[in-house]
Amino acid sequence: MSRGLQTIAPSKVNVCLLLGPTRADGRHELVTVFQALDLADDVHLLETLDVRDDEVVCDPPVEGENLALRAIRAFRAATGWNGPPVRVTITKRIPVAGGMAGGSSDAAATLRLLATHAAPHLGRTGRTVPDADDLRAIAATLGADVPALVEPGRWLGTAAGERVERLPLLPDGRTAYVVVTSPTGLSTPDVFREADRLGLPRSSSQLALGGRDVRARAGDLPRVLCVNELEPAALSLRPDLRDTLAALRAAGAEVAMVSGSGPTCVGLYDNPGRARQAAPVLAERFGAEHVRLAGALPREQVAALELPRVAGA
Ligand SMILES: C[C@@](CO)(OP(=O)(O)O)[C@H](O)COP(=O)(O)OP(=O)(O)OC[C@H]1O[C@@H](n2ccc(N)nc2=O)[C@H](O)[C@@H]1O
Ligand SMILES: Nc1ncnc2c1ncn2[C@@H]1O[C@H](COP(=O)(O)OP(=O)(O)O)[C@@H](O)[C@H]1O
Repeated sequence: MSRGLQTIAPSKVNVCLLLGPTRADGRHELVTVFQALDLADDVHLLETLDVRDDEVVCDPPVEGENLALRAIRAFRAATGWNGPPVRVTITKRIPVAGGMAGGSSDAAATLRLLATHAAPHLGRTGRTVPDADDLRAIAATLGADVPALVEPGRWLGTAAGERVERLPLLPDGRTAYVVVTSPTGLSTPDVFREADRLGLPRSSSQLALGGRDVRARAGDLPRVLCVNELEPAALSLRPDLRDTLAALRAAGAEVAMVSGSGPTCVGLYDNPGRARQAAPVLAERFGAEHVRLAGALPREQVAALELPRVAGA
């Protein structure tokens, strides 16, 4: 009997996020650098005959339909795979609705597992086995953050974040991250709406200008380019996050920023020893359950999550 397949679903931080105008589909253009962190959910996939339909079991459960279930449906529709139902089990460690793309990463991990699981059946029935680019195209239908997490690492995102280019990884241990989560979430659409209300988005030409600078230096982004242009909107909806950012800076972070649409805040530390000292200080203030020490996803794990390259591609 099959024991199934498993993988990790790493979280991300946007170490830079430039905000542009709204597109016709209602989403904003962005230029962003996604950095995968070693703070990750576990995802397991098992073919099962106990149930009639695909199912996702999430511990703890999340509100609404799980994005991983939408990923299974999208995979079946895009590839024509019609194998028996699967059960995906997710053990959550990434804060929910925290701007760390937990749901997006679970969906991307599900696509990775399905590609491996369905490959023999797809091959036998003369269908194309999806490669990483095919999975990213499916991922883009699920959300702006999903394509960058199909092969987690360091990626430049443009368009609404869904057009991605791989960036060179930084040496392991270069930056330590202290992540401070919040007891209550913040809705992504609300933050983008607030950004519009505040008149934050750049024009297309200003975005292109900023984008050129980020692209040229994205491999090893200097600290001055570690900005999140959604941050004023998140702070407007959640003024208390100013205290979190100030506490991270006071605890020695070189950069303190809201992660994506928030409310999670992250401190970037060039000195991992200082980050280790900062974490317990911050835990005293915000509660141990809200403070995590993380690092960039190490090279070895980035490589382990890469999908096999198709020969000749
Ligand atoms: C802000 C970012 C930064 O990486 O992530 P989070 O911080 O939420 O994790 C992303 O752009 C979030 O991407 P994701 O969470 O996948 O958003 P989606 O499901 O695609 O979109 C949810 C809603 O957010 C708004 N949205 C999202 C992305 C974008 N570039 N512009 C937008 O205006 C739209 O209102 C959209 O309907
Ligand atoms: N696998 C999942 N993990 C977390 N949230 C999920 C998942 N599937 C669907 N969701 C829904 O998506 C919302 C945003 O989720 P999440 O990805 O954690 O945050 P963010 O978009 O801020 O990074 C959650 O509030 C939840 O209702």
